[in-house]
Amino acid sequence: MKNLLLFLKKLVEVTGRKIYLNFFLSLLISALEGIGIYLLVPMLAVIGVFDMQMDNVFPINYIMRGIERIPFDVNISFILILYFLLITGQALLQRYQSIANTGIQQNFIKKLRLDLYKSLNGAKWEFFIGKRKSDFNYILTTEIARVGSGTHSVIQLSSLIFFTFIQVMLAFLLSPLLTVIVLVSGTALAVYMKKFLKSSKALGRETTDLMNEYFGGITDQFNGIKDMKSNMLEESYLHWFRGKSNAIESNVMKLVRLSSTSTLAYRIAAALLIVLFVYVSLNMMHIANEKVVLIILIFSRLWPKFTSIQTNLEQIIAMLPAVENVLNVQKESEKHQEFKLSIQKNWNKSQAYVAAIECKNISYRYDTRQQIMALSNIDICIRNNETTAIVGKSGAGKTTLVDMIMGLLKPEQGQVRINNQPLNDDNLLAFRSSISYVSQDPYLFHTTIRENLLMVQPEASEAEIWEALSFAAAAEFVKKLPLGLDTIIGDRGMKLSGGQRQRIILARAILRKPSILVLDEATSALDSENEKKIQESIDLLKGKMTIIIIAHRLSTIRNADNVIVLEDGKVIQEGAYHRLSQTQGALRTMLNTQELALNQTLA
Ligand SMILES: Nc1ncnc2c1ncn2[C@@H]1O[C@H](COP(=O)(O)OP(=O)(O)OP(=O)(O)O)[C@@H](O)[C@H]1O
Repeated sequence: MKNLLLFLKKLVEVTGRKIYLNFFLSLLISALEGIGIYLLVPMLAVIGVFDMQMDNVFPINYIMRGIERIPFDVNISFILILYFLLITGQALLQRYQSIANTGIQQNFIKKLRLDLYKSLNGAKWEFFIGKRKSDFNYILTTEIARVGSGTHSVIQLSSLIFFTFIQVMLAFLLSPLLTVIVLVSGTALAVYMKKFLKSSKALGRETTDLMNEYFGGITDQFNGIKDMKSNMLEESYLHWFRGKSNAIESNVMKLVRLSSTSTLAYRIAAALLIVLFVYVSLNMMHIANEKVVLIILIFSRLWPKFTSIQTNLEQIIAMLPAVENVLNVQKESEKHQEFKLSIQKNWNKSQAYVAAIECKNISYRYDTRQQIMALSNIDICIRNNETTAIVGKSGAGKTTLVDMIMGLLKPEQGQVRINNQPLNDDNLLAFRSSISYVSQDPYLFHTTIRENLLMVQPEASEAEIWEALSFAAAAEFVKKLPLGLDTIIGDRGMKLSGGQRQRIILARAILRKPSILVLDEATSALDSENEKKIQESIDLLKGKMTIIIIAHRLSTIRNADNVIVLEDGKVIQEGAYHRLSQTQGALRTMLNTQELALNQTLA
């Protein structure tokens, strides 16, 4: 109920005047339809189907008195023309309304989608850690679409309610007692049908869970398609897929069965009621034939609308879990916004100059309910235009430390300081604008090499692009591609080798002309020839920008001004490479192990 109210509030907020205009149109269309039905009576009377005894029935008495003043041959044509104009007018209004309704629905969904995307887009990295990315795809596509069709049902429902209200009023003018009987029967039926709404809600929740699992599963499968092929997992994937498809089919069938059963119940009740109604009116209450005809006309049109009200209610209730899902994700991501909007618009570029980055007694846990520390009491300083290497075993905390330095993670204890100021909302954007980061798991888009590069620096010239490619030892292989820079590199750069991908990513990082370059295992996929080339390029940058390198291959950090050795989230050694490599300690041990491994491979 709370979610329904939130949803309605948002709908009214977003659509504003348009929704009220829509309500007014619904009222007008319903009134026109009611008058159309009332006009049938004089039409039938003029034709002589029955004698009119409606002198005391408002508004027919007025309509009849007006008609009586017109000579007979004008009478029937006049009524027919009026009837035609009324129905045509109503049809035109209905056409306008159905286009306006779609406009309202689409506008609302667009706003919902945009708001959700914006808040996800602006959420902190920490918000995404541990979350399944396909859940966001699912919410932004399927769940939003479900909310869209639910919005349609809400608009329909409002029209239906207006229609019902007007028609009930018209029937009430003709026979208050019969109308009350029908309304009481209708209410009794609605109470009985409540259980259908409950089942709709449960089935709606089942749809959300099922579709979420389906979406997440197929995303994982297609991301890992190579693993599937090479490990012959086709059959087990197919088994999973078949299971989910069966469950989706059964969920849809249950929903359809439910709504068709409730429609059936309404139809049977309607037939029963009309039979009883005619019997009671004619034999027990002795109501005039023409009145009975009119009331039957009204109720036979009204009853299908009761069915539609029930169907729409079921659809709205079944879509509520989708609304809940969308609103929850939006609320959660809004709580984790990285910057306030004002800051995002007004950050000061002049703060982008970074002289020194310090970590003061930093500690961090990914899961605050657990004792395991990813970083403990880190005290380090990264000096301007120096090359700092961060080394350590897998899981030592290297990436976590770099994420902390870049302000992607916030320390649980301690402080990151930039130019002697705490890293906070005021300077974070300026600081980030000075960084280029090449991650362990870099991302390339399914487009051309040129577009992938220009994404970070749209105004870069052709010469600057080639300069960046040469720096990353990528110019040669790009030139050899038949379409050169305009080659489409496939999903995540799939048409390139791992090493080629890394070189394009490195070129992209350089093209941004950063003052801080962060390389997280950036050359791990390269052969020694290309690694040497890139190493030489990086060496040329030495002293011109601040470089932070995470590397497992220690040969790549030989020229580092400062080496930080991490173990279990703690700094166990720190100093210039030349000093640490020649004294006993963690780095020397790591070097010995790597040299031994290399010698064994060569032997
Ligand atoms: N998203 C996460 N959620 C929970 N724990 C995490 C997460 N990411 C990393 N960790 C944990 O934090 C610790 C440090 O991980 P981190 O990725 O910083 O290590 P690393 O030195 O960069 O490792 P590698 O060289 O293998 O990349 C590890 O114990 C890891 O299991």
